[in-house]
Amino acid sequence: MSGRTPVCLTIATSDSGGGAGIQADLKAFAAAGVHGTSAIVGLTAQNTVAVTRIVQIDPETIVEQVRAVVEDLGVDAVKIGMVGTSTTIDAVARALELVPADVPVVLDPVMVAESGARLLEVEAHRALVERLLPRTTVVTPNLPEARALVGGPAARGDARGAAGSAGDDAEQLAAAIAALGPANVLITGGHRDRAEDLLRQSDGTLTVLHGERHPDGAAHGSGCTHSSTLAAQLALGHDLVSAARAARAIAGEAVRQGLRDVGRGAGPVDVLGLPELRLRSAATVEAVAPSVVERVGAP
Ligand SMILES: Nc1ncnc2c1ncn2[C@@H]1O[C@H](COP(=O)(O)OP(=O)(O)O)[C@@H](O)[C@H]1O
Ligand SMILES: Cc1ncc(COP(=O)(O)O)c(N)n1
Repeated sequence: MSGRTPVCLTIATSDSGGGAGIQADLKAFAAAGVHGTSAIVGLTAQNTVAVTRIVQIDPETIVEQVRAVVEDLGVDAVKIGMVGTSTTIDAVARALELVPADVPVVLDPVMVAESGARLLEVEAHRALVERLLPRTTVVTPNLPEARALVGGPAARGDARGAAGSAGDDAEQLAAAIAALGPANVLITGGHRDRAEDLLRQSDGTLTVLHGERHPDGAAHGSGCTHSSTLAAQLALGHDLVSAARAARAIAGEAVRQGLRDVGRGAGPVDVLGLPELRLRSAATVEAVAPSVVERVGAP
């Protein structure tokens, strides 16, 4: 890794509740030690129980945000999250042409929120597959999203679906998704019995990423945190298997220490360890306060 601070770009949608989307992505970037930048493609009025409004940003503003970041700060990895509609997907595909071809792109094909709301219009599935998957280094669907990518949204009424059984079809799904164009496929395990992620690399190698399941944690934003951490690890120069292992471990930990006391529904993940941070920042304030007071009081 060079001495320059790595820069990650999230192309995604705002979650007013701060648990998922852009807000989760920037927290995950900060936790990984990279500089986070964003191209906001939409806004949700959302909390831990519901999504009550979704607004898309106009296509030219989406492209301009990416241009502004690429032309000045440079980008070492891109994460794409909730894109919502085919018009937005077209703009994102155009914006990606501004990103150098060797920069890794992690695509989290967000379809349904933890609260159950649909976040990708049904008619946009095809655009996502045709316009974004071919430029994707790693696509990170959960199990229901993996099924929807292959079978189309009509294959399951509920794209979130039930937890997979012990004998779920993750390996076959990963192979079928690979045939749609992404270099690598990582099926995340939050909806599988054992919370194991499955990575299928471009040469067909399969790697299972083990981790404990935390049934009592808080998981709103776990997929966003996972894919942003993966992008950050790639930006830091780690190989794909190490990056995927780190993303599994960090997303799992963010669920374990998730904020069950925030909101009435599925609480937000906590990738920063806020209670611990609060203790440390109190100590820091104590330590720096006298000098700050002196400086303020100096002539
Ligand atoms: N209850 C949990 N315990 C431990 N890890 C989890 C849990 N839920 C999700 N994860 C991890 O968080 C990441 C995102 O998982 P997943 O729930 O599949 O995505 P999404 O939020 O998109 O539905 C994965 O690495 C997954 O293994
Ligand atoms: C803006 C936005 N992006 C992504 C998600 C998915 O996250 P989750 O599945 O954890 O609710 C979300 N709910 N909102």
